[in-house]
Amino acid sequence: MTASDHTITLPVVPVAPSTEGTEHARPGGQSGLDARQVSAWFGEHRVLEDVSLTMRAGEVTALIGPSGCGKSTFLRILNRMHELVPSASMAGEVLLDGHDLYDARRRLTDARAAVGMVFQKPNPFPTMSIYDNVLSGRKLTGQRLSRDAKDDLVEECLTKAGLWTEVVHRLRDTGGALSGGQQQRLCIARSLAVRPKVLLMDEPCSALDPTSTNRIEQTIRDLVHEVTIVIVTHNMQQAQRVSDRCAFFLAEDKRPGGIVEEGPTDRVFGAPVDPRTADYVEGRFG
Ligand SMILES: Nc1ncnc2c1ncn2[C@@H]1O[C@H](COP(=O)(O)OP(=O)(O)OP(=O)(O)O)[C@@H](O)[C@H]1O
Repeated sequence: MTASDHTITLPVVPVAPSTEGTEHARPGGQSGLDARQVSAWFGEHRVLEDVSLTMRAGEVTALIGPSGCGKSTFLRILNRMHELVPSASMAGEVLLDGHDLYDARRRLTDARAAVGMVFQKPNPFPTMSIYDNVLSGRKLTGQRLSRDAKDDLVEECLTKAGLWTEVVHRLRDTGGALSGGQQQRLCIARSLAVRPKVLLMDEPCSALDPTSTNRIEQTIRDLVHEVTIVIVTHNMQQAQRVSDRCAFFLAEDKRPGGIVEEGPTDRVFGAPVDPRTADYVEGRFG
């Protein structure tokens, strides 16, 4: 199969109600993601091969592995950002509560709203107020809210992101006036305002100091009670602190990346099955 076999075209029509399986959805409303045989290309360069991973509802799944093994590419496939790169293509399925995110009947904006993303570098709108930053993603959905509803949503999301008490008296200050750690929590609040079912985080603490990192990690553990989280991290201690399950990615000898081992975080770190996992988590390479 070549990359050109997998160019995605996106007719935008409303998704029909479906009675497909919901085996990874929790009764409490949380959602699970299931990647099935996902492969990815940039041009003709295949960077992921047949990656299957279940990211369970109400849990934090950490993606770990050396640089260049395809963790970020896999993460971007989970909310259809991969296809923004002109040369990029993919194969396989990503199921959210049993429904394929790549179903041609599903609107791209709906898929991205259901699966939010927080990036490595905090990226609030620097000249926009803290208040408007929180609401900015929501505006893109085209839904109109009353003033009271906006106030409530801003407070709710900043509270969940662990930032409310620090900014309650400065909501009209700009996003750029916050510290790096506060900006990252503002970005988390902005993602939450769209009410995602899953939150993807691509090394969300790599630009932050230890105190801010600790604060974000607390936020992640608080949030997982209502939104499923998938996090890419190079920090092995962080993976152990925040995640319930862990997937170890590797791209060996210029081969495409894949998952060597996945399972409960305690087991992957405490009793890895594959010697390559043991070497990586014990710091012998990568
Ligand atoms: N926009 C792009 N165009 C071409 N190749 C890319 C692009 N983005 C990533 N790649 C390639 O895809 C492969 C996987 O990259 P990716 O960023 O997903 O790895 P990663 O495991 O997240 O790495 P890191 O830990 O360093 O962020 C690498 O070989 C990389 O060079």
